[in-house]
Amino acid sequence: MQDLAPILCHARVCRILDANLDRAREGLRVIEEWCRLGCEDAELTATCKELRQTLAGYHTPELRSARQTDHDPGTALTHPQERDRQTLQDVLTANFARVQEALRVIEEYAKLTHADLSAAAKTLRYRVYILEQALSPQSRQGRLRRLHHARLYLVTSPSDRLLERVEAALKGGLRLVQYRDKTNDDQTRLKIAQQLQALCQRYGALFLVNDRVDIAVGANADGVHLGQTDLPIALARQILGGDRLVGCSTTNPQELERALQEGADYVGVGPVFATPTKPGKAAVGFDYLQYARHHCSIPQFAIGGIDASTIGEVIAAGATHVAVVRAIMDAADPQQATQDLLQHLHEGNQP
Ligand SMILES: Cc1ncc(COP(=O)(O)OP(=O)(O)O)c(N)n1
Ligand SMILES: Cc1ncsc1CCOP(=O)(O)O
Ligand SMILES: [Mg+2]
Repeated sequence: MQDLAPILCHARVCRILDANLDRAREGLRVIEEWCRLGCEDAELTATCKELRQTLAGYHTPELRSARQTDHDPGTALTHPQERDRQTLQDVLTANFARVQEALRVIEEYAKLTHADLSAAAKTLRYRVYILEQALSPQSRQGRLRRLHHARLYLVTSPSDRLLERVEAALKGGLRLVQYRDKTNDDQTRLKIAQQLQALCQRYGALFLVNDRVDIAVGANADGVHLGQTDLPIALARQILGGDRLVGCSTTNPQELERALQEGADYVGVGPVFATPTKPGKAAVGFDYLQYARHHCSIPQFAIGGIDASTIGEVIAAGATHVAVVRAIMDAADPQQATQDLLQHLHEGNQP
């Protein structure tokens, strides 16, 4: 058992720790690039960076000097799965697995020689699980993140070319769609909702259903948008499951307060301007828009009469997120209209 002589063991454990610190940091770097340049999410990017830097702090000269790449029989071994990355999700999944495995190895071996590193690896491993959840598009956190980033919200109106128009908007960069249909029968609604869900999924866009929790469930939607006389938010959440989104329309501070207390994930704020899409509904104007801006931290979508000619003043009044019906559904070129609205929102929300 000469191999297990304490002095040799120490050097070999250091070598294992060195290799796995590298592995974990490399995997985190791959994930960080996606957070930064793919998702443009400053918070997740900062988390990856901090995790990497924490690991770097433990990667001491003692561990680095244990490296013996020349004698590592593993460098020549590659697994076919390492080359087989079909989707972006494959890349992320593989790298999360890599980081988590490496941290587990560190946790186990460092118990023998570097107890503080072992404890840190355990904590970091849990933080990496949380990061993975946040990045998973179907998790609650993932959906909330996508909602926050989707500054433009298309609320559909009936159209013979509904799917075509929505697809054009998705091509223009839209990432949030609500199916609003007050006229069709339920079987037709369900069929359309399922088609829209599949379409949105292809473009990585969130898909919500207006008013109807049952149709949202049947179409596997990302959530539902509720008005003041629809089902309570908590019941909708219970029916849909906790990972789905629930939005709520508000027209005044009292409705906003109740929506926040009941746990809405976002609010609609409007109609900002009177609109033929919702005849007879009085405009709330900019005062309530500004009130909402200062009294709530969940996304607020200004809605009602917003198009390329009015979006500037709505943004100037403080709106960061905007919902439209006619500006896209009735546009001669829905893709271009979407691009123009997004451009306004992008320019208006520069830090
Ligand atoms: C994003 C968004 N905001 C507000 C509404 C309006 O909802 P509601 O008051 O329930 O009216 P209807 O749309 O159901 O006529 C919305 N749909 N979306
Ligand atoms: C559904 C809804 N809720 C408040 S205003 C509105 C309609 C907005 O439609 P448009 O964008 O065509 O003015
Ligand atoms: Mg409604």
